[in-house]
Amino acid sequence: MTAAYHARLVELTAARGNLCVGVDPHEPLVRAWGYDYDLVGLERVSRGLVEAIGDQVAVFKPQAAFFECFGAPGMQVLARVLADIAQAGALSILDVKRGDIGSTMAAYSRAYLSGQTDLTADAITISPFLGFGSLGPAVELAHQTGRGLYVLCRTSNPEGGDVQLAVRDGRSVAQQMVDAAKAANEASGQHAVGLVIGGTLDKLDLDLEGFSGSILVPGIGTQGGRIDDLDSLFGVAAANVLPSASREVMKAGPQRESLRSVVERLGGYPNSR
Ligand SMILES: O=C(O)c1cc(=O)[nH]c(=O)n1[C@@H]1O[C@H](COP(=O)(O)O)[C@@H](O)[C@H]1O
Repeated sequence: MTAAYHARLVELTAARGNLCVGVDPHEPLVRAWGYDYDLVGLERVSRGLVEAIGDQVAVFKPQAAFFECFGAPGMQVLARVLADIAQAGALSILDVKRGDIGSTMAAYSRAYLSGQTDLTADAITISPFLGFGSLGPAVELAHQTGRGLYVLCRTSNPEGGDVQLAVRDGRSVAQQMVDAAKAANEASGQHAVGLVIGGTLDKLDLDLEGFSGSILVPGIGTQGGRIDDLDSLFGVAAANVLPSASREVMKAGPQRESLRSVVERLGGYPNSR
C-alpha cells in the first residue's frame, strides 16, 4: 500500500511548495477562458488548468458543486479531472463538504474514500455540524484506505462565526472540532484528520497547540486572505498550513505561462519548465 495521505502530503509539499489550487470552474471563469458555459467549457477549463500547472502544485481541490450543477455528465468530467490530478503526481482534495447521520455518512465515504469509485479522491472536506461523532464512518474508512479528511472548523465566510463561535462548557464549537480532530489523530497515529480554517480571519480564535494534522486554509486572494499573513495568523501551527486559492489562480488563464507565474507567486513550485 502507498503511504497514508498525510505522509504523501508532507513529501509533496516539500518538493512543490504548499499551495493548494482550487478547481472552481464557475460561469464567469469559463467564459473568461473563451468557452461557452456548457459541458465542453467545463471540461476544457478544469482539465486545462491541471494540464498547465499539474507538475507545479502539490494539491488540487476540485469543488464538486461546479461539476454537480451539470448533472451526471458533469460528475463524469469530475472523475476525469481527479484522474488527471493523480496522473500529474499531485494530490486531490475533493471539496464536497459532506456530513450526515452515520449510515448515510458510510455511503458518502464509500463514494469518495473507498477507492472503489471513479470519484475517489486522496482527501475530502466534511461538515461536522451533525456532531463530530457522526463522521465516524468517514474517519474509519480514511484510516483504512490511507486517505485524508478536512473537517470544517472556522470557515472563511463572514457568517461562519454565528455557529462556529457558539460556546458550550467554555469551548467554542470550532474549538470542540479542533479537540475532536486532535483526539482522532492521536488515537490512530496517522494524522489523517485535518481542519478547514479560513485565511480571511483577522485573528485566530482557536487553540491549535498540539494539533498535528493538515490545516486547509481557503479564502486566499479573491476573498481577501493573504499568504503573507498566515505565519502571524497561525503561529506555531503555520507549518501545517495548506493555503488554498481558486479564482485567484484560475483568473490568470487560459494562458499557460500566466497560470504558472501566479502559482509561483503564491508559493507553488518555481516556473522552471
Ligand atoms: O472547504 C473549503 O474549501 C472552503 C471553506 C471555507 O471556509 N471557505 C471556502 O471558500 N471554501 C471553498 O474554497 C473555495 C474558495 O474559492 P476562491 O475564493 O475562489 O479561492 C470555494 O470552493 C469554497 O467552497
